[in-house]
Amino acid sequence: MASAIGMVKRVYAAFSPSPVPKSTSPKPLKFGILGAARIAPNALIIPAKTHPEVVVYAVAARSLAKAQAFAKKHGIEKAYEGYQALLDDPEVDVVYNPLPNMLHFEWTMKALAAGKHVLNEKPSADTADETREMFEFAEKKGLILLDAYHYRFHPALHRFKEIVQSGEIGKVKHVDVDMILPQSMFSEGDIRYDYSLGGGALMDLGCYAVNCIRYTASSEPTSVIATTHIPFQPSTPSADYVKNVDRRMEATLALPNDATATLRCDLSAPHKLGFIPDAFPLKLGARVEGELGSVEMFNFVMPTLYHSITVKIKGGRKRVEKVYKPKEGDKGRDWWLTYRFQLEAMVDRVRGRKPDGWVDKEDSIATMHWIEQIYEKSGLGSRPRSSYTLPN
Ligand SMILES: NC(=O)C1=CN([C@@H]2O[C@H](COP(=O)(O)OP(=O)(O)OC[C@H]3O[C@@H](n4cnc5c(N)ncnc54)[C@H](OP(=O)(O)O)[C@@H]3O)[C@@H](O)[C@H]2O)C=CC1
Ligand SMILES: O=C1OC[C@@H](O)[C@H](O)[C@H]1O
Repeated sequence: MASAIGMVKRVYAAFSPSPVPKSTSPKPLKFGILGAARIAPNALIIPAKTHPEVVVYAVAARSLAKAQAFAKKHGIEKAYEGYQALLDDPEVDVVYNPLPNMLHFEWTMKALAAGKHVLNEKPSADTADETREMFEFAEKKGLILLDAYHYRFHPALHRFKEIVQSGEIGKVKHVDVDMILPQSMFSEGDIRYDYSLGGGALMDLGCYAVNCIRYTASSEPTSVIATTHIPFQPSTPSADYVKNVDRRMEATLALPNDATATLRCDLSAPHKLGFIPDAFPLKLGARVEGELGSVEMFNFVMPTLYHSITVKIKGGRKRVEKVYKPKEGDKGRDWWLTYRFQLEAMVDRVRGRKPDGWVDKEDSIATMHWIEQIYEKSGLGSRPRSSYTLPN
């Protein structure tokens, strides 16, 4: 009962937080959003309300009317028609890029060229080469670039990894990550099903899984052993329909020291018996099997709402941990969404302070590299790289 009440309180505070006054010195950073994207409220607008050093100042959309409607709804000062207009505004300090995956590269490069720091949505881009280029360009310009693997900033995930690293479950033998969503979450026209926009379950959900496998195992895969996938099948396939978007992807990877990892991601898992969601209860979990036991984290992507970390040691010992509050000395509150932790880290880096966690260049590149390797093995091939090149 107490934990149910705690959950309700946390969820309420997470999505309807009391705004804090903005700092006067230093002046808050002005964020601009490219696209009136659905994720923008949760990923930036709500978290910004409780960050004294952040103001969401501008939004740009392909149509002015859409940008204006979004700005009005969220109390944003400026609305721009076209993304370049926002980048041309000298008052914007940081750009949030939640465009479709295929456009991450082009608009992150343009934002960096305009001298803005960038919080870029996951996955980084369509390819590892593009990811490397973006980070190298950010370095050259002396700007901060962060790919929004928001789950990496939550203390519960840090504890999950700490248990693996402590040796309590012994040497890692296998890592399993599930990112399964029930059918009907996304319409057929969603960007996730559009190959030309960088769609696919592995891109959208599998990027978390690949990232989580590498993070928890503290090692890089050595090869892709096997893959199976189910293509996205539109209800009325066009004459030129190509089965190159994975609705579901499953892949097994080899890890060093004879360990393995399996990821399963699905954008639309069918209901069982026609009405019970296959993804019920949510299949968003990571599990590490070691020589001495196992540790499993339920809901590693949205841990603020609810999560559990279950440790089972061979021979019978079992315990469950929940970690909503950050460690002593680290910043955060139990109701902070992963996005709020992420925003704290982004601002700390921009301000030259040390963040409590980070996802660096090589981490982002390696995640993209293994996504491409899995696509290669599956026969679907990488998503199309952007044709954009920076003008000389
Ligand atoms: N961190 C997280 O938890 C989440 C991250 N994401 C990531 O964020 C990104 C956006 O996802 P989501 O918000 O669900 O997507 P939406 O479809 O809601 O938003 C995408 C935005 O892209 C713009 N856009 C520009 N060109 C196109 C085009 N050709 N077709 C469609 N849209 C276009 C649209 O902007 P305009 O307003 O200008 O028309 C739209 O607002 C993805 O990269 C996704 O992986 C998504 C959900 C959760
Ligand atoms: O966190 C998420 O959950 C739903 C997905 O489709 C989305 O893109 C992802 O980032």
